[in-house]
Amino acid sequence: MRLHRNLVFAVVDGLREIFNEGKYADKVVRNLLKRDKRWGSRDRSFVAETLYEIVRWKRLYSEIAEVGAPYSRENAFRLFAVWATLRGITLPDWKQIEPTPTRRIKGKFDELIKIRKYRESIPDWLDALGEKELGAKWDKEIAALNIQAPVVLRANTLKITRDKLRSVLEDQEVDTEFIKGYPDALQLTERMNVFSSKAFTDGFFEVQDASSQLVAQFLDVKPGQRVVDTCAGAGGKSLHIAALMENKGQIIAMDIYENKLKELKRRTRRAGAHNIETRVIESTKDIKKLHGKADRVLIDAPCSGLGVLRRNPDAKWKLQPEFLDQIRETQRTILNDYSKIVKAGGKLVYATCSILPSENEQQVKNFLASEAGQEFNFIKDKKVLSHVSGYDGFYMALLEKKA
Ligand SMILES: C[S@@+](CC[C@H](N)C(=O)[O-])C[C@H]1O[C@@H](n2cnc3c(N)ncnc32)[C@H](O)[C@@H]1O
Repeated sequence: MRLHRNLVFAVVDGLREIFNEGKYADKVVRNLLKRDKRWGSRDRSFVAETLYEIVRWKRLYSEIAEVGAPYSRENAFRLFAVWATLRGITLPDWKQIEPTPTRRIKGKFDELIKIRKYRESIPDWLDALGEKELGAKWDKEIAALNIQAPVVLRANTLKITRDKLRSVLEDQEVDTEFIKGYPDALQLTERMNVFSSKAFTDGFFEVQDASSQLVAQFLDVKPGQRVVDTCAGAGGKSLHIAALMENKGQIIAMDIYENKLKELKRRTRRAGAHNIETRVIESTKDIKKLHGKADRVLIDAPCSGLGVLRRNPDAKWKLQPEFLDQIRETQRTILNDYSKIVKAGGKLVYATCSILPSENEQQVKNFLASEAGQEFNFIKDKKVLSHVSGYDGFYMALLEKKA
């Protein structure tokens, strides 16, 4: 592989923005890709993928390169040199890249990978927490969460069947395959930017991980029902629910952030979903008004996001133990307050994209033991671990309100 100076410089600049300024990796990548209009799709994927890889392996590479925060340009080039060397890529003799002893890099790598926190490139506290909560499964799970996620699409059945979508995409030179057990899912056989495809602008699909596609199904919605998606965000699940309800009935999509709901609105137009109404949660009144009114309630709760580390590797460096304590408290409050929206005989799904039992099973158990929870029966739950499914880590529990 020949390294191009302007692409490598973009990666180095991006690393410094993420590591030194705390910017989100996805935003940094989006901006970097605007830097040079002449870049083709290969150049763009080099920048995006290399940046994500170095962010993912920050701790391991920093140990090998013996560099730390704040990352000077020189240090960021050293991280890049480690990345390239470990991939067997010959380093160019640019003045920014110091002569790098390949043998030393490989030797240090072999030594460090014997220790999990370096091998998996995670902070000490996270390694301890994962082991405490998942026991022996943590080893395999964190390894799976370090593998680049495949791109999975959800066919928007309001507009097209999955079979038809596959052939439409094939005509647009996007190859996909079905995923057994996920009725609306198609997986790209090769990574590419599908957002620029005509099929996307036509609203034929959404990009949505296979595990995330299980949540709306778990809610067991029927056309004509009233469904409240209480933490709707930009609407990944709301749109799926609309498709499962065949556009019949009512979906109230709520969130505390108006900008996310605006994005949801844009997506509903593209998807041709006509039964989604958005409502910003400004006070407890907005929730009280809905008490006892919904057939189905989805709580896709804010969480640590540890199940989706594959697509957000910078979360490893942004997450803090104190945030986890706060988010568990938010989850507890949300379950208590929003469960009251379910009507007698109706159903509730509590879901997270976390793999930690303290955000999942334990929250549901505590809720069922609480006063509000006494009104519910537990029906079933599903724990999706990434090393078992090959997709994101997720949790979902289905509860039914006593009639
Ligand atoms: C896991 S994300 C939702 C993802 C979304 N359902 C989807 O499928 O694309 C959790 C959402 O909860 C929202 N949130 C955080 N605190 C909340 C609260 N107290 N009440 C309602 N929503 C909240 C966040 O803004 C975020 O959009």
